Amino acid sequence: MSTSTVPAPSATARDRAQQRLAALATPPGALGRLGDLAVWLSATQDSVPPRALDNVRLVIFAGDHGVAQHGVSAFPPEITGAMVRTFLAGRAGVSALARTHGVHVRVLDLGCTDDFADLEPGARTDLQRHKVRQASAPIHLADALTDQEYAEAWRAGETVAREELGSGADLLISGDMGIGNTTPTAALVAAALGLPGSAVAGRGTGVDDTALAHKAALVDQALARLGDRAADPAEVLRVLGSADLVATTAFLVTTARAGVPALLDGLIGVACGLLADRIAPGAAAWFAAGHRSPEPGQSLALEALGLTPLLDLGMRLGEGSGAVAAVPLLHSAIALLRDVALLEDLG
Ligand SMILES: Cc1cc2ncn([C@H]3O[C@H](COP(=O)(O)O)[C@@H](O)[C@H]3O)c2cc1C
Ligand SMILES: O=C(O)c1cccnc1
Repeated sequence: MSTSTVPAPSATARDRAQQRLAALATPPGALGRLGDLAVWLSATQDSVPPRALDNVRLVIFAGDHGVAQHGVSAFPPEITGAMVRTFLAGRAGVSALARTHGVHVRVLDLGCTDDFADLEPGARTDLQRHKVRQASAPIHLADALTDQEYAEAWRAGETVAREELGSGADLLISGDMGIGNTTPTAALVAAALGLPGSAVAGRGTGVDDTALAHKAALVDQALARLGDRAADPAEVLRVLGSADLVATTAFLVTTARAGVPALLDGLIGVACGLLADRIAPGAAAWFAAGHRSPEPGQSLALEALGLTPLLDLGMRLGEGSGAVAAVPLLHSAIALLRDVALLEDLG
């Protein structure tokens, strides 16, 4: 695992895009954040105007979380495997959005408890190619992963990113599936930002006030176990994360290093984005935020990353859905900077 700084997107292209934006036949600033988005895409592609995005790819990293057995979710862990089958059938929330917006979807089992024995052998092999273990350890009681599992999950995320880049991806999105995953990701944000459980814990799938207080207390217990290991972001990820969250973080670091932009989703994607930027400083310059989730940890992490989300629809699904829903805005931003006349052409 390399921890060196990630090279920044092109400053020259960014400046030229900014100049082109200012010269368009629109009042200054009239395109609002779509203008900023077009400038960011120009910088990431080193191209003014930016090229069309015609190979947007989503990878859903699935896994179970030991902490889900301890009253932190409104749903049972069995839903994780059932939803993986639903992604494979193209019937999940994100499947509908991805189909509508032409986003390629791939789902991978990094740490599901389910063995998917009912799947046809080829499909099962594809799904489990990068499987590290079944369910992470409950983070308030034990380290989520061993050193070896951490290394394996990191390599899996790197490999998957390279595979997606090799398929010609021009924008990548990470999605999540794993009942209980808003607890470890809240803990990751808390550890990275030095906050208590009560500041980061949210309702996830819809827990009541009692379960919310219990969730915050388990995050505090996990943070106490972590102790001064909080100073090392890779250790934070190993102790508080899971195979799917480590792989997601490695995926985001690898795509940033390759100079390909990524669109972050809700709490899970943004928590992994924050860890990615801690492990590989500068990675965040390659990220944009698709949407704001009601999870408090997501907003705190976005602020720390200096990212303003594109959409704010109250979505709290995960799966990459908020990022996929924002993809049309990227197409709009590109079309504007590319196709609008210049003021000087008006005559
Ligand atoms: C049917 C269903 C589909 C989902 N798709 C994503 N999630 C999302 O909700 C879960 C996180 O919330 P918590 O931490 O409260 O369990 C994760 O599985 C996440 O992917 C779902 C959850 C459910 C129930
Ligand atoms: O913020 C998210 O992505 C989220 C919120 C609730 C449940 N699952 C994911």
